[in-house]
Amino acid sequence: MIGKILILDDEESIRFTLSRFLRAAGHAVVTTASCSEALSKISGEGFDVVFVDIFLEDGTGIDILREIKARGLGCPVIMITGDPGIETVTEAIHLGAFDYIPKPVKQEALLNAARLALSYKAANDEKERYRSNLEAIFRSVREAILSVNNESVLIEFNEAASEMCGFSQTDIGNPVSLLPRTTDNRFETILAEALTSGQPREEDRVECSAANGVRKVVSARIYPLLNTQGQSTGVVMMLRDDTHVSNLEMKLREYGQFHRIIGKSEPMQKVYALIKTLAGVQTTVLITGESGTGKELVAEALHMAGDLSDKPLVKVNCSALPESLLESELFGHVKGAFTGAIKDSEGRFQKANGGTIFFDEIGDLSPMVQLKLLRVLEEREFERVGSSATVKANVRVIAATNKNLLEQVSQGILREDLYYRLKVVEIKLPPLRTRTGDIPLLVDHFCERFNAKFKKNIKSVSSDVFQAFLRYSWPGNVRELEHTMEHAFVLCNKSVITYDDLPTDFMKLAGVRRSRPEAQSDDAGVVLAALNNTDWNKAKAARLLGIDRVTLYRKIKRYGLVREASDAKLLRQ
Ligand SMILES: Nc1ncnc2c1ncn2[C@@H]1O[C@H](COP(=O)(O)OP(=O)(O)OP(=O)(O)O)[C@@H](O)[C@H]1O
Repeated sequence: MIGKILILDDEESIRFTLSRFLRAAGHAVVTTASCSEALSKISGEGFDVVFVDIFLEDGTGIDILREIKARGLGCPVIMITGDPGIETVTEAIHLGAFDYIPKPVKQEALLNAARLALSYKAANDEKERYRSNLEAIFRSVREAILSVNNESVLIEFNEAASEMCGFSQTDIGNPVSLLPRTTDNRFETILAEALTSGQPREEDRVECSAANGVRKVVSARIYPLLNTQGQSTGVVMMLRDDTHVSNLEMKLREYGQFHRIIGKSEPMQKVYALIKTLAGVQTTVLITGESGTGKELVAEALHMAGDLSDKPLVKVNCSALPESLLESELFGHVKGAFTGAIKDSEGRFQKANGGTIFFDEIGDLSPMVQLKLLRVLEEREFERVGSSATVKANVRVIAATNKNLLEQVSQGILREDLYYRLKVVEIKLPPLRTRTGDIPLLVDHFCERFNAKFKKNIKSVSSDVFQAFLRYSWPGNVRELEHTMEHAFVLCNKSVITYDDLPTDFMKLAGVRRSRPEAQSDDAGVVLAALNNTDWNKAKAARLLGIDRVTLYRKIKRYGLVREASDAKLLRQ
């Protein structure tokens, strides 16, 4: 191994001899007689090894050694001494000299010392490179990284960890459990569990507080640290800041959105709870409710909230397909099964395999298809049209209707056995008129949607339009509100929707005239909306209406307002 070597000695003959020996071995050598020159060369050039005489005319080799260490230079320093007085040598070694060689310097001893110093330097450089690479990675990742030993003592952490958890350098060497910055003791619990089990842990949510006291929600992953014998020496923990995700989730809860369904009223909360319960089970679900109440959205949410969300959701509108086609559309057919069947065809049941099939308007199925569907529900199998081979159906069935199925059973339109099969669990969607508290949210939602669609910047609806919305009975439910808003968006060229923008039909049905002055804020609909919006908290509702609580109680009594119970029920047969 060859290197770049500096020789500092005030005796010219020594400089000459040493450089000759070293150059002969292939090293690049620079010589100097002065301490100050040596220091400027060391700073400017960078040497692999420095040989330095202890006693010099303008200083001592010990001063040079001190300076090299103070500057954090990694080059080994070898002392040359004519008088190997034990104190000086010992001092030099204590200060970090790599070695010393006595005068007269022998060629072999010199080359040996140079070789050892160079290989030490190479190993040290490699280690330093590795450390600085790791440090760069440590610093550059956005995830907070911290490592602790088997006693839960904090060993190291990166900048992101200090921002996220408020750690400072003085925390190093202290047990994590004693650090005041972690405000959720789950942090310590999962750390302790990982240390005991020696197993990695994925994605635990932990709360901690940052240096500025702001609480953060972080997702933690933990991996064991193993030594070369495979024994655990601690763990490394990676933390990702999920505060925004958590805030978003809270916001969604607060604003009452579940998947694509908007609404925070009590009946809708019960619907969400039911969807969550049913999402993980494979049972057939019947969704009932007036037209436009969001049955299709509920079917989507049931699919998306469950384990099958990455599998297909196939929708079938039973009333949109001609009866002659429905059977083959659902179950598929084989080539030649009927005129026009020129090749084998997969039905929607097969397309939905492993996922969900959603039948909208289930009451419109023909008797033949009803029978086949009943078999799928009971035996989980069917035959394609024109084939006798049985196909397995691994599909969850969700059905919806806005008709009274029991009435259809009594009229002989729907098979009774199919009705009971479908109705294992029913989700009843409440009509919009029973949850007027959701109207403000829906109005905001449609404003956002139609602003994007029509590239407008409409803020909301005027207060008299809003009050008309609250009073109206919405026979077409959310769909009708959606269409009314869309119509208004098309016409409106102001920042707020007024009566002039609403469809004439709505105006007639709602019983309002275009030049109508602002409605009084104390009418039954407004009071009811204020109550629903505040979860029937009378103090809050009174504040919202700008009236005192006694007046509010009087109005509740006068209008006969009562809090609606949910229509959503879980009916198990
Ligand atoms: N709670 C809701 N939040 C947001 N949009 C809704 C909601 N309910 C219904 N909608 C919207 O209203 C329209 C009708 O919804 P959907 O088709 O789900 O109703 P439906 O009950 O299945 O109606 P139908 O019985 O007529 O088939 C859709 O555009 C849907 O996006």
